[in-house]
Amino acid sequence: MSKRIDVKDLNVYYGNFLAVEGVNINIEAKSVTAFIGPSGCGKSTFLRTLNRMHEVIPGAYAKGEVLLDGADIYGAGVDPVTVRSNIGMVFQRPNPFPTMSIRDNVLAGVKLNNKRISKGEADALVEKSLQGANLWNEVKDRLDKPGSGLSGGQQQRLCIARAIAVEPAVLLMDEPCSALDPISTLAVEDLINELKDSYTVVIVTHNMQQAARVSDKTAFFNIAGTGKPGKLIEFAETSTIFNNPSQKATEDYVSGRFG
Ligand SMILES: Nc1ncnc2c1ncn2[C@@H]1O[C@H](COP(=O)(O)OP(=O)(O)OP(=O)(O)O)[C@@H](O)[C@H]1O
Repeated sequence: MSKRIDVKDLNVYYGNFLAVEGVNINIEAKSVTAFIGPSGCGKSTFLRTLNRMHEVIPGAYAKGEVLLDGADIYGAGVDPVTVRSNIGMVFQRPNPFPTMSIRDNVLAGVKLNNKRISKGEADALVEKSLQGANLWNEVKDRLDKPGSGLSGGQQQRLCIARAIAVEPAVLLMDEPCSALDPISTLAVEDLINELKDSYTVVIVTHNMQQAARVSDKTAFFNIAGTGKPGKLIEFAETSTIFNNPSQKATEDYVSGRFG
């Protein structure tokens, strides 16, 4: 079931370095939100704090609140592994387990969560997840072949199938199309459009046309200079960010004057 995310006064650090400062943002359920901004402004860093993925980076930590339907994912006793199965992530480079079959790749997250399911349930889940990722028709006759035998675009959709197999509430995507050709990119963009019927989707992208095509709302992040923290400058309907932003920095960025 899709859930909302509310972030309050979030700072993110790498050791002593304050990488992202003072983010407040409210992301609605069943919506697509794009994060845009120049390189180094902290988009990926901030994205990772939405499912505690930054905690796997030594020295990285966050202060503030991230509420998933009102429950703080940083609350006492909250298990980060549970958080990550509720808030899934798809990365820049498709990363299926190369020697694992397509079928086992889809089931990898479910097995990681120690969920015991029958063969029949597993078959149904594999089909449903691959259907959900718009990949079923292309792979249904070779489910036992390795995931690495797929094209880059298919591998990325396999990773999306793996992410949705655990039935998360939210899907975070960090530049999911940057390693893909234009046709695969379109396939993933179409898929993002469909995913928002069931999930809350947050996508980091360098491609402003992509942000305009896929997202309902856009968050523009910026950085005042090297060594300074990234900040959320403006968050609004995507059409407002691209056509009528309230901040000059946003206008300069979306019109290509910097970044
Ligand atoms: N693992 C890390 N250790 C230390 N500093 C890091 C680490 N990852 C990122 N940073 C720093 O945090 C800041 C934000 O980086 P981040 O990758 O989040 O920006 P970004 O907006 O996603 O950039 P890009 O668009 O180039 O991917 C940068 O100054 C970066 O050097």
